[in-house]
This record gives sequence, structure tokens and C-alpha cells, in this order.
Amino acid sequence: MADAEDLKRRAAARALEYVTDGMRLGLGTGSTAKHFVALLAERVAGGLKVVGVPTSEQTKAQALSLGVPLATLDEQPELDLCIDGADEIGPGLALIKGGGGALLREKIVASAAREMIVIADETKLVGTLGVFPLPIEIVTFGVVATTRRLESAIAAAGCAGELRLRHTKDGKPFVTDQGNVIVDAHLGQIADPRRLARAVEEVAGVVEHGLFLGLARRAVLAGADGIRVLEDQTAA
Ligand SMILES: O=C[C@H](O)[C@H](O)[C@H](O)COP(=O)(O)O
Repeated sequence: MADAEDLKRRAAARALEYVTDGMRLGLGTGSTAKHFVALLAERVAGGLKVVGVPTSEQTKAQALSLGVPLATLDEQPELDLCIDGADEIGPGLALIKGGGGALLREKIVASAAREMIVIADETKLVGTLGVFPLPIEIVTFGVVATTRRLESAIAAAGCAGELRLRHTKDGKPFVTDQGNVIVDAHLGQIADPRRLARAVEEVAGVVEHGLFLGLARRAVLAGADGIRVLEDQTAA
């Protein structure tokens, strides 16, 4: 039976079929996106001409080490395709992202792309979002006050749960590539993702959250029985 890494690699390989010569690509972050970048590098070595815009310092380092040509988003502000992983994929291809802390740059890059394809093993597909804690990126000024305001806003949006500041393994607050911190909202379920997104966005100090709504057009999911491609034509 295929292990999880093998399934992630298969989803990444299938998504590579959507990449054509000359494309400007958003390169996602995380263990699944890492497989995609590695497979893309093989194609680049074979002559494929693309330019990638990485969504994190981690992906940038990997792509550079493998010889994938890169640009900044300022150099390439319009992208053809963004390929990235997700922590949960819900109805309408609504996503929770940011388990690896890269949600802010990921959302900016995905928004700059004409199309986003999410790649994952099929365990990421859920009926209702929210078992995976929702990452919320906030500025370092006033973390306690912002977290309290977030608790109230989240409750008013019909969700309940505990908010925890994310820490690294050595006990320090996790700092994002943009110098912010992340609060993980352990909600269990998110009945109305749009309502929650609006409520979170209204809290001062919030930079971005990990709900990606209306962004992904396709999900390439790998499971023991093969690959499934889900499509949502309503995505931007
Ligand atoms: O910040 C991290 C990203 O949103 C990842 O795309 C997400 O956490 C999925 O990562 P993985 O492919 O490792 O499960």
C-alpha cells in the first residue's frame, strides 16, 4: 500500500500535467508542494521553460538548490498557475491552509494567479472544515489583546473553541516569513467559513487567516484507488 509521502508525490506528479512551457508559476509550501517543486525541477532540467514565484523562504531555498528559475512577485505580478498543498479541503474547494505558517504569502501568490490547483492526499478532503486548527496570522504588537478580540469575533460568528499562540519546538513563538506570529483557532467545525472569514478580518491586528475561499479551481487528490480531480468552476 502507498504511504502518505507516495500519495503526495503522485498528486504532485499529476498536477505537473497542467504545467506548460512558458508558464509563470506560484510555488506552494509544505511537504506536498515540496514534491511538486522536486518534480518540476526534473522537468526544468529536461528543458521545460518556466519561472516560479515561491510562497516561502523554505520553498525558495529548495527551488534554488534544484535549479528552478525564480522571480519575485513584484517582477512577475501576474501568474498563470499556482500549485500548493492544503491542510483541509472542504465543500466548494474551500481550504484551510497555514499549517506550515506560510498562509500569508501563499494567499497573496494564489490571488495573483489565474488558477490555483491544490494537491493533496485524499485524507485532506473533509465534509466540514475545522478539525484542523485555523491559523490566523497577527502582528506582534498587542498579541494578547488581539487574541481576546478574536475569541469574541469567532464566537459571534457562531464558532467556539480555544485559541493558542503557535510555538516552535524550542518553546519560542513561531515567527512567519513576514515577521508576524500565528494564533491557531481550534474550532472543531466551521459551519459557515465565509461568515467566520469576515469576522476574523474585522479584528485589528489580524494580517491574514488560513481560510482560502473561492481561490482553488481544482483539487488533485491521491488515494489508494488512484487520482481524483475535483473541479469548482466558480473559483476566481
Ligand atoms: O503553511 C503551509 C501551507 O499552507 C501548506 O500548504 C499546508 O500546511 C499543507 O502542507 P502539507 O502538504 O505538508 O500537508
